[in-house]
Amino acid sequence: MSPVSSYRTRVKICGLTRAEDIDAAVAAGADALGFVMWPGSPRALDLERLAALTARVPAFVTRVGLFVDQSPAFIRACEAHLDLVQFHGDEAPAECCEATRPWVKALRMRDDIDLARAAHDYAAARGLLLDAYKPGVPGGTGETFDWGRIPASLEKPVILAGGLDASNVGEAVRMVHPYAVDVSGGVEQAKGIKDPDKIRAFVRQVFLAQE
Ligand SMILES: O=C(O)c1ccccc1NCC(=O)[C@H](O)[C@H](O)COP(=O)(O)O
Repeated sequence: MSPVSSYRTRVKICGLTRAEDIDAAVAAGADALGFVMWPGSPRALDLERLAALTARVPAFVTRVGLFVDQSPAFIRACEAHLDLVQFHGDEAPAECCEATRPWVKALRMRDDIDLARAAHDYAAARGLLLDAYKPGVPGGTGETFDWGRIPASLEKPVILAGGLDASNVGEAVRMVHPYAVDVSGGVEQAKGIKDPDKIRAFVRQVFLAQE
């Protein structure tokens, strides 16, 4: 059973690259903001940009840095501007434990994934982010996966990701009752450029699904 038994589903908006998009996400009620630090992404930031963007995030909104199999030294440099680290590659549990911030582990939903085993292996994770599996693409795929594959009881808070948008997130929340939902492409006009109306609509659907 999840260690968190009764809660409001949180919202993380991922892949922010612009100050105005941060402001729109905060105004809409986002609980967490994701900053992609992997240079292979069209949403990637460098350290200087991360520092500038995170400086405008108000208290009680979680700043999440996203990494894909990157060096501990680079992650360490970024951590000064972060509240939480999201490991989105093939990092082993021991590598994740090198973080000096709390961390979550993203798991791509391959056919053969054993989520109970992963929850055990990544025992120190503060949550497991479940994302669609697309060969060669570590994340931000814009694709959903079969939510029925998520066990009702998992020993970690579930952060549901992959192809969510305002049209399907309500159903996802009612079906999975995740600890949090995570969206990137579903609230964008173009890669890395968020749409304030889509952000508002997304957050609203999450709230409505829990009334
Ligand atoms: O967003 C990216 O470009 C990205 C690149 C490499 C690894 C992860 C990436 N994003 C991770 C996220 O947290 C996304 O929000 C998540 O994969 C869902 O994306 P989407 O399907 O577009 O909502």
